[in-house]
Amino acid sequence: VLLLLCTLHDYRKRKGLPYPPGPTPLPVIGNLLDIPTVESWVTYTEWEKKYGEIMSMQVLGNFIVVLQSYKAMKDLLERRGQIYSDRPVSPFFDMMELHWAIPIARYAEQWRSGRRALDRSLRQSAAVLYRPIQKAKAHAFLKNLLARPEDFREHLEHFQGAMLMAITYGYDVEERHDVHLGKARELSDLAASTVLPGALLVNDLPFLRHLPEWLPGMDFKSLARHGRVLAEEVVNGPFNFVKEAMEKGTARPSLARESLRESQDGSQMAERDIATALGSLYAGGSDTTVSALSSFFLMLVLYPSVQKKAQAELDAVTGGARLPDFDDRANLPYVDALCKELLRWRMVTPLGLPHATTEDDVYNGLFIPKGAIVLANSWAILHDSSLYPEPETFKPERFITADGRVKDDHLLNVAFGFGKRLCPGRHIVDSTLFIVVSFILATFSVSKAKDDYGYEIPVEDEYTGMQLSQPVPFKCSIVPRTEATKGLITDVIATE
Ligand code: HEM
Repeated sequence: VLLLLCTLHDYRKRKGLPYPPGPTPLPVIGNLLDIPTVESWVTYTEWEKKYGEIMSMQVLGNFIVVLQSYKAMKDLLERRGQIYSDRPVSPFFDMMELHWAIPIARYAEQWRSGRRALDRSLRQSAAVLYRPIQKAKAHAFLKNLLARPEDFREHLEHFQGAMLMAITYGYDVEERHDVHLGKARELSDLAASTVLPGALLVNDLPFLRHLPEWLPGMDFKSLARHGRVLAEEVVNGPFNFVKEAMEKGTARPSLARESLRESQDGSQMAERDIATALGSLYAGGSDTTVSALSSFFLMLVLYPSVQKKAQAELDAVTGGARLPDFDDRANLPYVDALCKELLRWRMVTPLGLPHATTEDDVYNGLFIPKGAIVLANSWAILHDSSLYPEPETFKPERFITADGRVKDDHLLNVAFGFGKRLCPGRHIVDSTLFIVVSFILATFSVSKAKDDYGYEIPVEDEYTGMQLSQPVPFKCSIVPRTEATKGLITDVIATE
């Protein structure tokens, strides 16, 4: 009887309209067993043939919608952005009081004001101001790579963290064990490891948070307390460093300094909102960029001909006598196209970040309930063989026109999400990829590593991750191209 009443109530709520099609749910657990756990975006793309451009699933009380066509993504996430820009609720993040963190914040006033601040600080014209910092940090990265090439992934993480800290707070991190960077890393790891489905029972059974801590299985409560303290340190530590430096008159140009000055000049932004918006940048910008740059190393190993072609283009511009610069970009169409192909080939976030609806909606006669989790399968767009022939092959040429210019492909923006939640860091990403990629190509040669007997160690084109996809760790050989390019790394460069 209860089941019948629920079904009737549900039918009335959606006025008899069907939900988007999808695999048949089982009682109680719904589609839990249908959800793919590896490269789900590939399975969803296959399901498109069966269910069409919009499909749905139900898992433990969550209603999940997967958008498979560019049109549906634009129609819903952009044109109806007013009701498709929320984020799913995470009980554990609630316990950590992370409501201020922009990537996971609900669609409410605090997100709006923080987001306005980030859009202003990270707009294309402002991103240009931080190029000297990007160059200096990329150069320090080359030096680390020269000293310990086998730890390239660790150097990438350090580079990205150091660059974000310098741009955001004008703060130079220590080479090892930096206190602020260490805490930002710890918070990011804690959030990433607890957000995954099944990682914490409290996310699926939220009532658990109200049970006493002495019961078995309640460890998440002390973890949430630790996370809360850590988050405050991540927000306030480097921000207070800037405030003190401003009082002493020693603050370097940074997003924090400029935002604080604007707020002192009468902008409506409260100091706490500035601090929390900026405190969100490491979480949004570190692992994402590191994943894209790790894919670059993988690509260099798998496609030696691309590496050679890009190096030849660079040498023709710099004469091999200096490091490339941002101003060279217009004369480096192949390198430029290579950076675009990097974002397409092995996507960092193939399903973006989940959006959520704040109202019931109807699209093409299908009912989408309030609170639905909405995923945009961007991978399906950028790996559509009718748009990108041989989509699994790395081909920068696909972004070059017949007369040798770089194509402006608006579809590539799907790599950065949609609508009001579109990634605010995309301009910084654009310049970071260009400078790091061209610095590495100019100075190093990357190939398969050899074992003790001189045999090449095979490298698999394999990726891990549910939301953020990154290459499975692999070994490669990274050596300076020549004595002269080694000199370019050890020389001091002018960054201003
Ligand atoms: C290759 C690098 C990157 C990729 C592929 C990427 C991609 C994305 C995607 C797909 C989203 C979700 C958009 C949506 O919900 O529709 C996002 C959000 C976000 N990204 Fe990025 N991102 C990258 C780097 C960065 C960097 C460097 C920063 C900071 C400087 C950054 C800051 C953020 C923030 C704060 C959000 C949350 C926006 C919001 O919820 O309003 N990202 N990014």
